[in-house]
Amino acid sequence: MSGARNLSAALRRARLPRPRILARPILSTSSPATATATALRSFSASSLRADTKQIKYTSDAYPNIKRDPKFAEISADDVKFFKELLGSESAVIDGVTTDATDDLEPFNSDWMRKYRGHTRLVLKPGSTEEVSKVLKYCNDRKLAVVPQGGNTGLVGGSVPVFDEIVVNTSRMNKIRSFDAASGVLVADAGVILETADSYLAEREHLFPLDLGAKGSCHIGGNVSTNAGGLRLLRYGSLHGTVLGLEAVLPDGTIVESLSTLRKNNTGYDLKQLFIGSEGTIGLVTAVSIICPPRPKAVNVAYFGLESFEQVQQAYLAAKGQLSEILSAFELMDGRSQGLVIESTGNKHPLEGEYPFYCLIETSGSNSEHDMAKLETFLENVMGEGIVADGVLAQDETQFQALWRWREGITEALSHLGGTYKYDVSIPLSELYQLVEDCKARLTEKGFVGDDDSFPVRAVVGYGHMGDSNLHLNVAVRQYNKEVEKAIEPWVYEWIQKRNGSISAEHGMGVAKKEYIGYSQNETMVKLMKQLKALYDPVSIFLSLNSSRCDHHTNVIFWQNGIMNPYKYI
Ligand SMILES: O=C(O)CC[C@@H](O)C(=O)O
Ligand SMILES: [Zn+2]
Repeated sequence: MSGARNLSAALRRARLPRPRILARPILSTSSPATATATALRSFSASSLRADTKQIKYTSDAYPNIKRDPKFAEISADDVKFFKELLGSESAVIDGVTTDATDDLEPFNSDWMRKYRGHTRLVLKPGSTEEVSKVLKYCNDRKLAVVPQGGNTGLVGGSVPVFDEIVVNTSRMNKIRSFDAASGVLVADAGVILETADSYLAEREHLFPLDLGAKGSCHIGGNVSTNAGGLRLLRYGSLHGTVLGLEAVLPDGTIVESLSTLRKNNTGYDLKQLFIGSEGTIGLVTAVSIICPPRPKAVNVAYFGLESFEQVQQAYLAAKGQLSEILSAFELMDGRSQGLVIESTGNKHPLEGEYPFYCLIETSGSNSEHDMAKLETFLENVMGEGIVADGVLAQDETQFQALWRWREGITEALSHLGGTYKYDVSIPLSELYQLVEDCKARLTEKGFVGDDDSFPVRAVVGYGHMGDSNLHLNVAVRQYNKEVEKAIEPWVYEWIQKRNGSISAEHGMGVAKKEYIGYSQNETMVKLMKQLKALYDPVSIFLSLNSSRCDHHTNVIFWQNGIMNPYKYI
């Protein structure tokens, strides 16, 4: 097969299987050169929430998670203070919400309907100074706080677990400045990722982060959780692209470090501590971030493979042949794509069925040139028997459609009931072995089977191949403690044995914070605790080192988009 490389292009084309170029829709006038992939790229958190609006919670419908006695209870005086601080009576709805269970529900529960607190107070400060006054007051009064952005997190990190005050950043949503020469954007924490990217698109730049929840998530939340997303492979981690930030410490101190410089070696780089610390040491109120020029040409290919070994070979080939234009290399297993078919009813782009699929995106400056490179790459890997079948998008519509096969998985899974999510980093060669081993374990324990009597509905693997980041998802009819016990801590031990990380890009949240020892040694955890104590001595934010609740008892039942609070386990 490798001899194929020596054949002339014409001969090679005649002999080898060819990737299918998707037919151009007759009415389409757009060109791949202008594909920017924005409008359809967000999972519909709001629509899922709308389904659950009808559900009324009663205080006895949930286990009563105890507030740590060191925290005070919110008093009428506290509410009065916040109302006076954040606005007149007419502005109160935006500034402070004090009752109306329905209004508070989206702030109390997470996107997965897995974690839920019962706050009665959501504060939406409109400026950094207001955040400072709110936090100082809470710290003095010993009122626990949960910083919250778009609340699209998947580890229960942005919702209360008892009745902590939610400090939400949605009213801090201004773009402060953009400098085209340096490419530096300075924006409030509450700017929605997609809004920031659209603003930059008008200025021929790109936000260096893209992820499925871009239509709802806030850039402050992205930075706080060090979100990775779909193009980290190309644009790098936020630890590299964030040049500065502004944050507020629990005592109200404003940490003003909004540098726009690429080079700044003046002592400790303290902003890095806030990136990925999930709001445990301070609340990020603004960020400055370096944004690359928007690529003039974006192309995408989607293909099927027979084995994970071939996925690795295809990845190596893509790195070699597409190197500088490769902007995403995503992996999806067969089951994940079956679920997208079930949930959308869409026709799959390939004729055959394969155990693995990959999506490759290129971002360059010349669409025809990039397309030719992508086509040649596909011809090569198909010729070498690495890839079984593949397609290339011909316009924006097809570009979006192919991406939906990757981005639709999270939502497709959510329709099955509950999902146990494991967002992990594993050495590439063993990436998919975790899914196989997990499936085998759950089958052996009698949790997986052919009919509805089995609790597990799907064990699925997908993720960011180019970042060695796997998303192992176990979908269950309803959250089930026995299934959870079969997976955890086994899954974390499995990862530890391979020197992987138990959290690649979603963070620790409530879901994983007790398991940090599987990825960080004692010294590191000790240092983290010392830093936590220094920045947040009262510990008004989620603590890294003490359990705020037994989250297993805070689990609720959610099926077919409807949450049933009476069936929690
Ligand atoms: O739902 C998940 O497990 C992953 C979500 C997100 O990180 C993705 O890559 O699509
Ligand atoms: Zn991901």
